Amino acid sequence: MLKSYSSLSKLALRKSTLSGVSKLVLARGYATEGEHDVVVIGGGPGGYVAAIKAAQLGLKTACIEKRGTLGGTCLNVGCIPSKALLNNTHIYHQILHDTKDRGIEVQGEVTMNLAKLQKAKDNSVSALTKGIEGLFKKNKVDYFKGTASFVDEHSIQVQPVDGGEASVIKAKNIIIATGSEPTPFPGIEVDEERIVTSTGALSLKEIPKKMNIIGGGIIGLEMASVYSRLGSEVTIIEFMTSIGGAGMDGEVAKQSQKILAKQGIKFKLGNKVTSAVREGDNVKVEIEDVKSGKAETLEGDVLLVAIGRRPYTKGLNTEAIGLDIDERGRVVIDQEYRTKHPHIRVVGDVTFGAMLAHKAEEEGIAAVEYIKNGHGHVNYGVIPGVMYTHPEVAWVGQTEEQLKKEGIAYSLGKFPFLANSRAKTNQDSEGFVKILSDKETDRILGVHIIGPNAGEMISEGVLAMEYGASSEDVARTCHAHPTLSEAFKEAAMATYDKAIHF
Ligand SMILES: Cc1cc2nc3c(=O)[nH]c(=O)nc-3n(C[C@H](O)[C@H](O)[C@H](O)COP(=O)(O)OP(=O)(O)OC[C@H]3O[C@@H](n4cnc5c(N)ncnc54)[C@H](O)[C@@H]3O)c2cc1C
Ligand SMILES: NC(=O)c1ccc[n+]([C@@H]2O[C@H](COP(=O)([O-])OP(=O)(O)OC[C@H]3O[C@@H](n4cnc5c(N)ncnc54)[C@H](O)[C@@H]3O)[C@@H](O)[C@H]2O)c1
Repeated sequence: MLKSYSSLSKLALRKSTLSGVSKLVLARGYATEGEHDVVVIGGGPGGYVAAIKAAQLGLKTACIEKRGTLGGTCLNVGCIPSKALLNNTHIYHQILHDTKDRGIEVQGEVTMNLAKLQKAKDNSVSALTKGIEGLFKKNKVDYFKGTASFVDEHSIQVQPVDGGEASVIKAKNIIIATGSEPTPFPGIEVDEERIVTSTGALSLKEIPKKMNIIGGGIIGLEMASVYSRLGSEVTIIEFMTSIGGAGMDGEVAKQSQKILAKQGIKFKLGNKVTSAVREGDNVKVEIEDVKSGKAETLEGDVLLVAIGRRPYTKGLNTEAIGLDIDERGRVVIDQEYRTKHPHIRVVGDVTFGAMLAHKAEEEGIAAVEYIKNGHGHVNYGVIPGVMYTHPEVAWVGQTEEQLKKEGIAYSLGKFPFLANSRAKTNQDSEGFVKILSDKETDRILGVHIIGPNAGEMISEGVLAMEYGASSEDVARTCHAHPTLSEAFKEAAMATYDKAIHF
């Protein structure tokens, strides 16, 4: 520890010859001019939140981001643009297919202007990314637009994005939050035009007639929803026999697949892709049934590769300081986010855990609190997951499969939205709330929802679990009528006793 601060002591000596004040400041561990208490590398949800929090705690803070805009994957090419497309295509789809029984008569042709749909998405992205720049100014975070690479354990070189001269920033503490990138599929060449990752899929210039998607995880299913609503014939090719990726409860995955299939999305589960090539405007995909070995060729005008994301550390020059990186590319850390150099911490997609924006944000705050106060808090047992299809799918805690595997006895309560007055009135009643609680103590262990606004409703489950609530605690809590959240209360009633309305 002392050794790693040697450069700081040298600086302290040099400064002390200049002014007694600097010496005093350094001796107390605060920054001198040109040196920051905290330098954050990466301006995504993990990095920008860490930077703002650090500045709020009185630490002299800088954030280095090479994209040219703040917000990382999430705001630029992830959460936000995908939700803009999901929201507006849902409205379009409703206007086309779900107005008659509501007494709404649409006169004339309803068409989609793809360029304007994209513009609306771009406007949201630019408003939000600029908003973070504003928050940096407000909180006095120094923003460096450039690529960061390690010179040594306390010095980071910044190569400005506009091509100017590189500079070196000194830091007492460093937080790496460099995120992730799409996992490539060996042998498939992405051109972001016909063979695309999620980034290309968010900015297609034409609505594909036929779109094939490798991967029935969250990206695959959200993008499938967008384009199937726009009229594309969408087929998902998934290696596993269920959709949703890791973490989704088996019953929920099955039910949401049924709902998505009813919306027109086709599924080739238990199939592996053996090759894919672009031939002009056509993309040929060869697939093979994992069990039977039966081969098939799918054709389409766009192929989306969405088989997961991998940590991103390119150009960071971690070798210069010997950071440990595991076989999956994750920077190795301890429970306080520290690397082998205790003043260098890592948060978000580039290290362990779920690749989610809110998980990265929680870690960003905790890492800074460790620096400033010596303690921080993230409860990894209650990080929610949400899939923003319609209806939404949301979950927190353990699935039935996990509980069975761990031999934990549980009670199960379920309540369908079909029996919820608000959902029925809204003519939007697919899905259910399912609560799992400990058989003996009734403490809630997991919540799994398919339904309208499930992504908002899951917060009630997260809060309940964070505070160790039982299903009876929730069931005895008054919920406003008529709201969708009454389905949550009734599911809790069904877990420890009986629901009233079903
Ligand atoms: C299509 C899509 C949709 C998604 N939707 C959701 C969602 O709805 N909800 C959700 O929770 N999550 C969603 N995610 C995941 C979410 O985007 C990530 O989990 C989140 O962005 C991770 O945050 P991060 O700060 O760890 O990394 P990132 O957001 O990836 O940010 C890292 C930043 O570091 C910068 N950087 C990297 N190296 C350097 C360097 N050497 N110097 C300077 N800067 C550098 C990068 O340019 C990048 O901007 C989605 C992802 C995708 C792809
Ligand atoms: N709403 C959200 O929170 C949201 C939205 C989008 C992305 N994300 C995050 O981004 C990350 C990446 O998303 P993703 O959908 O790419 O990954 P994912 O891990 O959710 O799903 C990838 C899917 O691809 C399948 N797969 C892997 N290799 C395959 C192969 N060779 N052939 C066929 N199928 C294969 C996997 O079985 C899995 O079902 C995830 O961590 C996710 O949490 C979150």
